[in-house]
Amino acid sequence: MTIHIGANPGDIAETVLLPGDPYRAKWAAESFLSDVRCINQVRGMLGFTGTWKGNPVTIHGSGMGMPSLSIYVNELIKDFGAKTLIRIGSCGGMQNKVQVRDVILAMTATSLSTPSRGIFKEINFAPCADYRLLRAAADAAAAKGTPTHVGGIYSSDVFYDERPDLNEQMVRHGILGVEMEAAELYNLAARHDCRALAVLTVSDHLLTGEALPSDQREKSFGDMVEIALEAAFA
Ligand SMILES: O=P(O)(O)O[C@H]1O[C@H](CO)[C@@H](O)[C@H]1O
Ligand SMILES: O=c1cc[nH]c(=O)[nH]1
Repeated sequence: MTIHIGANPGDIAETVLLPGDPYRAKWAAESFLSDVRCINQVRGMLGFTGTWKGNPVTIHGSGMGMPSLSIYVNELIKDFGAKTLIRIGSCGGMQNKVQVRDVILAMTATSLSTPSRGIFKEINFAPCADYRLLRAAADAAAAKGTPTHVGGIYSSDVFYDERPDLNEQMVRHGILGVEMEAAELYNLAARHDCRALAVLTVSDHLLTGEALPSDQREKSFGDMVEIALEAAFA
């Protein structure tokens, strides 16, 4: 057990899917895994372990924002031996070609800052996805016929952004969407020799103002869960 994860040794699989929303973790585990058991409830941050096609998988909430994700990913890697970590998140679309409900595979994650800024100091580290996971996820998405975009995303520290000029620069440089966790997930995976990927579903659109309701963000993004599972075990 750790301070934030009340699981026993062996309760957590080497492959962990990480939605920000703990209730998306519950829905995804109950919808896509077999033999599911709840392995964490500390602070309401739910985690579940089960199997997918015979392979052990944990689906654990990360909370919103990079400081929260950093706590869970540090403990999952250092205390529970997680090796493959795939974020299954929602994001805001930033390009006209990206539609609500499309999937984005985050090849890189730009940020203004991350919790790793203190150790990188003057280094502008380039957080990127694991290539094998990324390629397998793109193949899985193509096989399913899910409209999917592969490219750079923006990991922001704020949901309610008061700097429209930042978004303008992201759009201008081809960034596909905005979310709040992937850059630090990629930093931590690089530091600890793990594999990471962010598979995102577009829940909002910054250019059109479209926005899906919270129940759909919790319970309807099944394609990204299946793409993440296919990629993890390809
Ligand atoms: O839906 P999740 O996975 O939480 O991801 C996105 O949604 C939250 C904001 O509503 C942030 O965590 C952002 O990254
Ligand atoms: O961070 C996020 C997540 C979903 N939608 C957004 O616009 N931003």
